Amino acid sequence: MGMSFTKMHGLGNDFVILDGRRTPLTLPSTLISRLCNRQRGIGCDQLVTLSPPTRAGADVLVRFFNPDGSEAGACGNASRCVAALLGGNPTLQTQNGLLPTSQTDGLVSVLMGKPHLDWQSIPLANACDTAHLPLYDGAACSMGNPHLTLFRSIEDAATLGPVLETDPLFPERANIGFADIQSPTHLRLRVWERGAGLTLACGSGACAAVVNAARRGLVERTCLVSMECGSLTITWQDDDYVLMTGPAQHVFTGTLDETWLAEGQAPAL
Ligand SMILES: N[C@H](CCC[C@H](N)C(=O)O)C(=O)O
Repeated sequence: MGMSFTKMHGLGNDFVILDGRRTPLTLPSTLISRLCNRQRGIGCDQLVTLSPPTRAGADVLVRFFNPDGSEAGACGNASRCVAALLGGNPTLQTQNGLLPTSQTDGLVSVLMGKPHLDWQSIPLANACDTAHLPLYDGAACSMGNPHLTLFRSIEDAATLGPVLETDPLFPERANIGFADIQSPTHLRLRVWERGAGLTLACGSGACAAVVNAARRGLVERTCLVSMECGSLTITWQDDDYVLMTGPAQHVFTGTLDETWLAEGQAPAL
């Protein structure tokens, strides 16, 4: 019996979820890339693994991996999908801390933790004002993963995103968000994601965009973030926690073929 998986998406940002809570998963980065591959694997923007929690108060330990095999400390759309998959109001254990979740009338809310605004925690390669970086006057913060938000046309994401993702200012690379302010309570966003490229939506990117725009006085602390397939409501609360609310969709469950799984093993010597 092959390994089973669940396919879900949040606003078109799609995920393969492997449940390792009963049987531990061993995931070499080559297998991660193969699972994410849209022609030769299942296909997704991020691979998500579930494991038994190791911290009191958590219901599940969740890890996020990009198609290039790199691990992300946060993934907002996937966090909503995991909450919807588990049902109830699970608390997720992630690299950005314990994330409480709740669900009401088809929408999922995740308390995404506090943003990290100081240069060392993003991280940046050197000290600078993270509200006004010397990169197209963007603003940077971390939601458990590094985000640069540029306030310019979302059409620039495909061309400028890949250049900035690997800028030396970001020792761990960065997700590059392009935010077009529509009003004090609404912005449009397109994200070139670290290790994944252009995606239809980015939850942690939406959180970072609202935090970065609000700290510059461009939007209020509750803001609608519109992306290709729909919107998220983001609130940067007065207690500094960021609340994200939006949809999560289960698509299908499946089983990986044993021979496909074996294909990726290191060649026998
Ligand atoms: N799609 C995810 C973000 C993935 C971030 C990943 N690309 C990284 O390396 O940080 C989201 O909804 O927040």
